[in-house]
Amino acid sequence: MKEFKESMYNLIVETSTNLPHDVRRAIDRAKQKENAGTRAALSLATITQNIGMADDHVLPICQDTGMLTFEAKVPVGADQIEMKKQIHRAVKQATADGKLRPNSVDSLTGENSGDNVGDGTPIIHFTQWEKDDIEVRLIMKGGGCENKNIQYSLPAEIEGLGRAGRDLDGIRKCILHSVYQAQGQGCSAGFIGVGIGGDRISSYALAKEQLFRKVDDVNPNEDLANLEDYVLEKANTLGIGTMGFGGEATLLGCKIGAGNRLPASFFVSVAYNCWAFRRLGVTLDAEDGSIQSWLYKDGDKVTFAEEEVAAAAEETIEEAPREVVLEAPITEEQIRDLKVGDVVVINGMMHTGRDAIHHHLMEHDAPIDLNGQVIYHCGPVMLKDGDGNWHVKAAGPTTSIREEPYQGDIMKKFGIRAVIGKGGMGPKTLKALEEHGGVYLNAIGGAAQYYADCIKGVEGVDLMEFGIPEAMWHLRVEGFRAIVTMDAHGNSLHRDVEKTSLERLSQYKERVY
Ligand SMILES: O=C(O)C[C@H](O)C(=O)O
Ligand code: SF4
Repeated sequence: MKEFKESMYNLIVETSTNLPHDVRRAIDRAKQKENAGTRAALSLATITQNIGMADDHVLPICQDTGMLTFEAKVPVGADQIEMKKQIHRAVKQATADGKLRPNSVDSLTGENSGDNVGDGTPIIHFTQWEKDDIEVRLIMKGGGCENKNIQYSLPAEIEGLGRAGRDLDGIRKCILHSVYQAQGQGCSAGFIGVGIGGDRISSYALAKEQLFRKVDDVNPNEDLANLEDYVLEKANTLGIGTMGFGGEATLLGCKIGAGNRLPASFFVSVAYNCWAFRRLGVTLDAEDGSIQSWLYKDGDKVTFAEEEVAAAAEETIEEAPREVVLEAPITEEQIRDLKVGDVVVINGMMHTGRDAIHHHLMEHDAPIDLNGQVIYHCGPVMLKDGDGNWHVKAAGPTTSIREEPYQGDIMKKFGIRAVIGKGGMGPKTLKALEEHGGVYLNAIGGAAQYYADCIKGVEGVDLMEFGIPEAMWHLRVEGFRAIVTMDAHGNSLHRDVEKTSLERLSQYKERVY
């Protein structure tokens, strides 16, 4: 097994940086459907450009390299203890090389293990099979989409859809609702795996297992195959669209599995995966652990060209959004001039701040003067060179709604004028933006290479005790583009899309099965 560690390292790097062929084709199909020049088309162009950049530079597609979950099938007699050790070594090396973000955090102390190995991470499952070779599949599912997983216990009353009973029609309602409730927060357009039955745990496990199916396979169960087609078609009429901006592409794949249940329980569990659907697999020689073949690499590979965004922007003939260039410190007047739909191009400084920083700033002073400044909800992948200088390896936005309890207060307390994130924020922040003169800017979730490219320098870091993703990084940027989705006049694109998508969801109230 002398090659096993190297094979696992290659599997990790490839999964983090090179999106599978079936996923690429699904994204490409969605792109064909969006009307040129719309916000949705431009966002998808950013996503596809990012996919190309990650592939070319062998760097993470998204900065959140997720919960690493290895599913290994091994012949009888394979040394699972040794394989686990080698997987841990490969994970540590990939982290040190900037292919993975340190993502393993002690739940009680908040301490980041720094190398992705810790209590319960990575997840490794072994199953024995009768074949002679080894198969290892890996999925890297990010935290933002994981937070949008949902479990229903039937019968239930479903928002917008009414009573859902213990039958196929009740299941249909749960699945449609799961897509609605994710909105853009899990970086739509997404993929869902659904598990019907089991207990609470095995139902979720079955849902996650469905994500290992190929996007273009056909369910052998006819009822479930029909339901998959139905959900895929109807979910794409909800108008949630890329990043929840509205548009045609909301769901890219739906895979449903069923297992037996207890008479008293009826669970429907949904595992939501963002467009950055990173899962690959390899078959290995059981003697030396070398790679024999790759899974999910068959069929056409759509390679997205690097100049996607510029080309898509040129197609914007009508209703081109207004572009406003801003550089901190930003005045209240500049902010009050902005409206939902404007594109802001930021030059100069911005400062990262996510969960730990927001919590911290409620009770403490800021490490720097934040008056007129821009906060970026981002936990980047960073690497230090031999001279002690930090470099950004991936830096897309994180889900902003988690900061909802703090954001408004913190903007007022420190005079912050703009926050950048993804997925939008709620009524408390919207009110604060209006009172204080602030703006919420939406960047494209998962586009970690696209934004890393705009970062021209790392001018320092504070609060490193929170770990790399949670520290406050001071970044100098050039041409960082984001869309105003919540302004200082009480407007919120997120609120509007949520309302219209709920109305559209309600069309599917009547029994179908
Ligand atoms: O942790 C992150 O960087 C992002 C996260 O996956 C999210 O979608 O919010
Ligand atoms: S930021 Fe978006 S693309 Fe990245 S892991 Fe989170 S949900 Fe997925």
